[in-house]
Amino acid sequence: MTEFENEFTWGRAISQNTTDEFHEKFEKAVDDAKKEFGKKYPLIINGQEIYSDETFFVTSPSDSQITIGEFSKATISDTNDAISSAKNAFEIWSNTSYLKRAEIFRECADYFSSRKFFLTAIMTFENGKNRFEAMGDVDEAIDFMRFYAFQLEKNKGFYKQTSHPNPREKTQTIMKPYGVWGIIAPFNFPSAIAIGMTTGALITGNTAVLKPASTAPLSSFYFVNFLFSKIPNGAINFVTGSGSTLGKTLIESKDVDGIAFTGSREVGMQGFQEFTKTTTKPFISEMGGKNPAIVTKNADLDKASEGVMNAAFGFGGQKCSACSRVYVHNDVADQFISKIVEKTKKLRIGMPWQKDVFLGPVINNDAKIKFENAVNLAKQDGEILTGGIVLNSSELEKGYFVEPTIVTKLPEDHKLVKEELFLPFLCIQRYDTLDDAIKLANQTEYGLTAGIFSNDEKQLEEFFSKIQAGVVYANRFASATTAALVSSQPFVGWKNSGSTGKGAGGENYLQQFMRSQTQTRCD
Ligand SMILES: NC(=O)c1ccc[n+]([C@@H]2O[C@H](COP(=O)([O-])OP(=O)(O)OC[C@H]3O[C@@H](n4cnc5c(N)ncnc54)[C@H](O)[C@@H]3O)[C@@H](O)[C@H]2O)c1
Ligand SMILES: N[C@@H](CCC=O)C(=O)O
Repeated sequence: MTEFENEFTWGRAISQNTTDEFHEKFEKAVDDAKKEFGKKYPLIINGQEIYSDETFFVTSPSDSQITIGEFSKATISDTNDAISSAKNAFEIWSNTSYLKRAEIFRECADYFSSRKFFLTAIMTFENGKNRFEAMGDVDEAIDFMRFYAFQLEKNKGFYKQTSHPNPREKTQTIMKPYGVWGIIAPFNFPSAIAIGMTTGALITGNTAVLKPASTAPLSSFYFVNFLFSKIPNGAINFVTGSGSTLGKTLIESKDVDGIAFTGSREVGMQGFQEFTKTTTKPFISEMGGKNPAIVTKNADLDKASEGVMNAAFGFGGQKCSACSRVYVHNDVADQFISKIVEKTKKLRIGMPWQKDVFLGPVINNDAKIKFENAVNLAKQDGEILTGGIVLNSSELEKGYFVEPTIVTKLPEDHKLVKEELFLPFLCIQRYDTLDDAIKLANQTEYGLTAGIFSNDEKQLEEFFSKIQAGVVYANRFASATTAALVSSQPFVGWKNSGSTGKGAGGENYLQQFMRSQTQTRCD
């Protein structure tokens, strides 16, 4: 059995002193990526590439004149064909040995690994991640494929002999796939999350229809394009187009046996309710966050300001794990504020494929408008400490660039403190006792990630014992609340952040795509 190891490309480049090589490979990959732009991409249904007459263009959020690709617009009928194909392929694929399935996904992971700089370069243009964040996304997809292959083998295909006190009863349990899964993916991790969910469904013997986000479908196209000829026709299908049409068709289909959804709370909850209205079929729903960090008076304020800034503004706050609220002890609040504001003002904003750029654009015009509205509300009800501007200099005017923004003095029940914005927008609130801070941190419908900065072990214990979130960190200056690693830090949301309590990239993830059968043979 092949042991699991994280890809961890940038981390290894640092530890092996090969960062120059990393950058050289990336620069070359940008040239290769540019050659791909503007091509036309098909749907993939029943092992066939289908080019629709109706198409839509995906442009870069950094520059609307860069066309990433022209994608086929699937109809409801195409989506139903994809579901039927997946249904027909189920018998043959579910009877393929688990060892073979694991081998195919390892092969796919190796292929991704060999092309990771190209895939990273594509993503910097496609959804606006900087090169480090984009490499992290591609690495995570590779990790998911290898980790799930490892889990499948370690658990012997989820088969287990059990014992019975009556020697005449020979017993065993086996986990079996459900059938057809609809996979509905978000724009912000177009490689990791789309591929992670789809791998979860397929490697366990289910078949799938993948619908990526319309703003970032290319990363997952490369995955399906590699995979579809290696598995039975129809086992994986790829449909692009409107979420409310195709996603809805998947959710409403009687032939879909499970849904893996990652996206907003609004769409996730609606889908969950619709899908489980009259049946007990599984709906795995990973949703949003309003993630807090707590800075105590015992914190190292340099580390705290660095960690909160990275968590709030990495990929423009467009991570479900982004830190959007920070509770700072009154005694150190002024110092903390001055440090984080100073650091934030120095962040380099620009084209995300450029070497020193920290912050690229937000994903689209809707996000830019949402930013403007949030800024207006913040001006009205609080105080903006830095940021608040849409950037439209001549270099940036063709994209959706906004300043990382820090706001304070908002009432605790203000919508900017309560609602997920998914923008580079951080609210700083003050507190007097740690107990109060933890209560405030927990006063949210979400429970995804959280962080604390303190050099007092007792305070850390109190935080870990009381905080209501699935992924929690202490003193993490690389990022207070984001950047979980597959296997080490299974990614799981509590409350309205997730429906299952099981973490992606953890030991309990794959079992959700199967149901257990207990078998007894009597002498
Ligand atoms: N918990 C997690 O692990 C996690 C990870 C990444 C992102 N997210 C969340 O995802 C959101 C951002 O992603 P997004 O903007 O792409 O989310 P979104 O909810 O707008 O879209 C997610 C997917 O649902 C599709 N969709 C839209 N309307 C639909 C409908 N009516 N029926 C079915 N499908 C529909 C979209 O096309 C897309 O593919 C944030 O809320 C973020 O917190 C959560
Ligand atoms: N798993 C990612 C977040 C995914 C959501 O957007 C992290 O840990 O930062």
